[in-house]
Amino acid sequence: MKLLIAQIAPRVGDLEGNVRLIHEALREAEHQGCDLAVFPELTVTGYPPEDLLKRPAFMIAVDKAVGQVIAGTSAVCAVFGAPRRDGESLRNSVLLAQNGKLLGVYDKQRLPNYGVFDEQRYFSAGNGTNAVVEVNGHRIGVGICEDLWHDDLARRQAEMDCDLWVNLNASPFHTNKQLEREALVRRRAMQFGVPLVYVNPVGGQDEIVFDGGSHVVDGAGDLVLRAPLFESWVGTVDTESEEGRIISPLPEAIEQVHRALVMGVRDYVHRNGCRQVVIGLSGGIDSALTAVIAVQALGAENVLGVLLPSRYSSDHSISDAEALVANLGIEAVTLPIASGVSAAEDILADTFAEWGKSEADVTEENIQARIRGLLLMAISNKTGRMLLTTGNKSEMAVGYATLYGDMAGGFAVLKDVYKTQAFELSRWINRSEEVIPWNTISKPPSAELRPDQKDSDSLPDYEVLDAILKANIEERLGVDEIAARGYNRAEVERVVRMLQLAEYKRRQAPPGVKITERAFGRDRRYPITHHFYEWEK
Ligand SMILES: Nc1ncnc2c1ncn2[C@@H]1O[C@H](COP(=O)(O)OP(=O)(O)OC[C@H]2O[C@@H]([n+]3cccc(C(=O)O)c3)[C@H](O)[C@@H]2O)[C@@H](O)[C@H]1O
Ligand SMILES: Nc1ncnc2c1ncn2[C@@H]1O[C@H](COP(=O)(O)OP(=O)(O)OP(=O)(O)O)[C@@H](O)[C@H]1O
Ligand SMILES: NC(=O)CC[C@H](N)C(=O)O
Repeated sequence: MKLLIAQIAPRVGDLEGNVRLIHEALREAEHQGCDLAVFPELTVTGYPPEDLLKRPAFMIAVDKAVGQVIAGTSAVCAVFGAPRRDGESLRNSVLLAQNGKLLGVYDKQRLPNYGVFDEQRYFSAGNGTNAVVEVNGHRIGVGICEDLWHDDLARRQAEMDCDLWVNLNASPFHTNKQLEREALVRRRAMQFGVPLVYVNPVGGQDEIVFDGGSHVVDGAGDLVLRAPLFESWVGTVDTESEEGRIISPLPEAIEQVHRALVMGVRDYVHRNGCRQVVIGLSGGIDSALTAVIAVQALGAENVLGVLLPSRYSSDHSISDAEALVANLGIEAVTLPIASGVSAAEDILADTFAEWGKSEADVTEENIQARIRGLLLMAISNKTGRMLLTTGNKSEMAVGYATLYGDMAGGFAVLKDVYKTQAFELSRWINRSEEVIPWNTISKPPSAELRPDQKDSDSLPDYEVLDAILKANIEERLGVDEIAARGYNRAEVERVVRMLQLAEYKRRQAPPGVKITERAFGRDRRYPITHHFYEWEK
């Protein structure tokens, strides 16, 4: 059997565009003489359409788009995904259509409702009927993404008499997720004893990135095809012949993260109607790394750097930012902020004096961060450039960022990248030539909001901070369990306390690219207001 694998990039809600992508792939499948063309989950709407599914007008438009796909089919059987109204219920379905007619419909049985997924908010589960559809005399078994991950379901699927299984997916990226997918698909293919075709989309959608990596495994569990990761790809595989098979390389973990960040930024900016961005450049590692990713995602001509020196800025912060600007070939402007900071302080001076609160504290530090935020947003408004924020996961975890200051902006590129990983990424980016000035990477991190300030004055070393954070966030370990790993108990308590108390800041933070198994956002939903403390009161 000859199949077309359509690793395409559907856009959520762009029904017309998605139908066009399907038709283009179907034409290619006809040209290649394929029996089947297999698409990703919810091809017609993109994934996840969220509460658009609750709008009657959206579902009317979906039905129309599905009709157009079916009407446009010829001898090639299109195997595509769409939401489907079924009486009072809504189903997450796969439709099989050939020669303008519907051959079969399968409804997803296992609706994921953890992590970033919310499918039980929208869909009712199918009961497994119509899981096998006959196409050109071949029996095709059909599954949808999460269906594949459940052993009990797989045992039933294995009993069905099929020649081939296809699984349509919308499986969001986290680091090395492809290894998990391929191990699973190999196991299932051997269980089913027939080739298994796994098709995943590409593209960034708000905080998630689809990394593609569609693949085919034969009934013996051997990988016979792997499409490239992080790019649209439409190609064929013949289950009876080895001709034209490709096994694209699997990038190492750090490269996967880099490519996910680049794709996440590009698609977020472009799909929200912008082409250009602005970034405050401090000479530090986070703004440098953010700028490099922005340049790789959008092109140097679309990135503006703004240097905003204050009275506490060190000489190297300016020279390191200038070196970065030169290395990247981006446009940059310098706007000293001292007069703006003084103006804000002057306005407040008499009132603070009346209250006996003239002594400078974090208030004045934050005024600097906020004047920067104000100026960067003014540039954003005047030029239509989206402001990228630079805070990393370690800082967002402990609240080491100023509301309406350095948190101001539209998209937080490093929101799911721990500080230690920001260093690793920066060194990897510099592996063959200096892109990020080496001084930026080697100097101790500092917010430079008061004289001689260093991050290590208020935070544990990033190695220790990140290890504690990962244990609490990713592994959900408590204070005692983390301390038992050999960390100072008081330090663990302090970090866990900061993490819990900063929930209010994270809820006001811009979205950013998910690269870990538990990103801040939909993956990790804690109340802001609560009274369960994991530290000594
Ligand atoms: N639960 C809650 N819900 C809503 N609002 C809440 C709140 N709890 C406090 N607040 C409010 O939040 C305010 C405090 O937040 P905020 O104004 O942001 O200020 P705050 O967290 O006090 O200070 C910012 C911290 O971030 C550090 N920083 C700033 C800038 C850059 C960097 C860096 O290197 O990246 C680090 C800075 O050194 C300082 O430690 C309080 O005044 C209070 O009104
Ligand atoms: N002098 C500056 N000029 C321009 N932007 C600045 C300046 N100082 C801070 N910013 C902006 O505010 C962000 C937070 O800066 P800060 O230096 O306080 O923290 P950081 O987390 O160490 O970031 P970085 O590693 O980029 O310095 C910076 O990444 C940058 O976007
Ligand atoms: N859309 C889905 O059903 C995705 C769930 C699945 N476990 C994954 O690969 O992420």
